[in-house]
Amino acid sequence: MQEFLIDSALDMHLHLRDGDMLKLVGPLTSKTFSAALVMPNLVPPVTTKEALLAYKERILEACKEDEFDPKMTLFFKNDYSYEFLKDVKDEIIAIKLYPAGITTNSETGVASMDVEVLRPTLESMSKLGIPLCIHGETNGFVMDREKEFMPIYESIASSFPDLKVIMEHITTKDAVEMLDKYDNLYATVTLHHLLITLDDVAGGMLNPHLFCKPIAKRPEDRSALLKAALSGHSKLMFGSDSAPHPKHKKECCGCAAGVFTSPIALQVLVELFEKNKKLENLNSFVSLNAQKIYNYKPKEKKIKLIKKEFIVPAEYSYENEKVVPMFAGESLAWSIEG
Ligand SMILES: NC(=O)N[C@@H](CC(=O)O)C(=O)O
Ligand SMILES: [Zn+2]
Ligand SMILES: [Zn+2]
Repeated sequence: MQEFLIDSALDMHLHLRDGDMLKLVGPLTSKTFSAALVMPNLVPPVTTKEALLAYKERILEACKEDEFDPKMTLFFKNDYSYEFLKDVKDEIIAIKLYPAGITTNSETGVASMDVEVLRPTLESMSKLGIPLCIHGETNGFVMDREKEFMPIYESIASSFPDLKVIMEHITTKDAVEMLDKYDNLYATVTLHHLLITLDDVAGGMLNPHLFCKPIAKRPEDRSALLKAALSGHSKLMFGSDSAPHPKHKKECCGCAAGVFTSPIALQVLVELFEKNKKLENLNSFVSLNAQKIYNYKPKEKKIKLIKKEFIVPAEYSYENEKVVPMFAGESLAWSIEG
């Protein structure tokens, strides 16, 4: 295979940030992706209609060279009223729930994951048909945080059978197995979690550019994720979780969590699916599954990938912002035409 067409690629978990960082990374997604689900963990987080619409405008301005549809999300709060959610419903694709303090910019997330505490907002979302995306980690031992969160996914999915619940950036075999237990449970998986284990992060020289939440897990977890993605599992969507942090906040003591993958994601996915002889399932993974789950029809945008070397830039920059992508300085087998 020398070329491959991706039809309306969707990134269902993306951090676009704001200011100069948005101007830097926005076009690196909008060039190739048709649409993306934009995470609300700005500082302060996106919790009002005004903030949401203003942020969307800034994204469209940063990406104005391309046809691109930013699908917006709100940061989950326990005190959103039904009226507020009804009013904002048509402007959002989902609401994102963060347990307080569990990841980057989640300090104002929920203090308790008790279903009874979350019930009022979840009931409104369920009635209004607003999907719920969750960063599912406890504050337990770092390798066990996602596994320990499984009973919480179960209690939300079973208490609200009409609510679509998306387990974001899953990293474990346990989460893959959970997908088939509840009709209303779905997941995103990142590119990096299909490729790396904890060994790549900390098994040799520490690699801060691969440090993210949830941390990459064991080989058997990666195998389970890869198997599900390659099979085109209909409840699993691609969500890059491309999470840019300034270079000086990654290459330092107290490194920020997040892997920046937007500019290399499609090239590496094609290579991965080709290598495993599963190219026929790639369009399901990067577009069709999400279209069905979110009931969303993107504008058509065909991207041609060709088997031609692409040397990944050592860094991308705009004004004073610098960000280092995954595979910086390395050679990839596939590139994007044009
Ligand atoms: N994944 C990460 O390690 N970081 C994300 C937040 C998140 O998705 O949890 C970020 O915003 O930097
Ligand atoms: Zn997260
Ligand atoms: Zn994220």
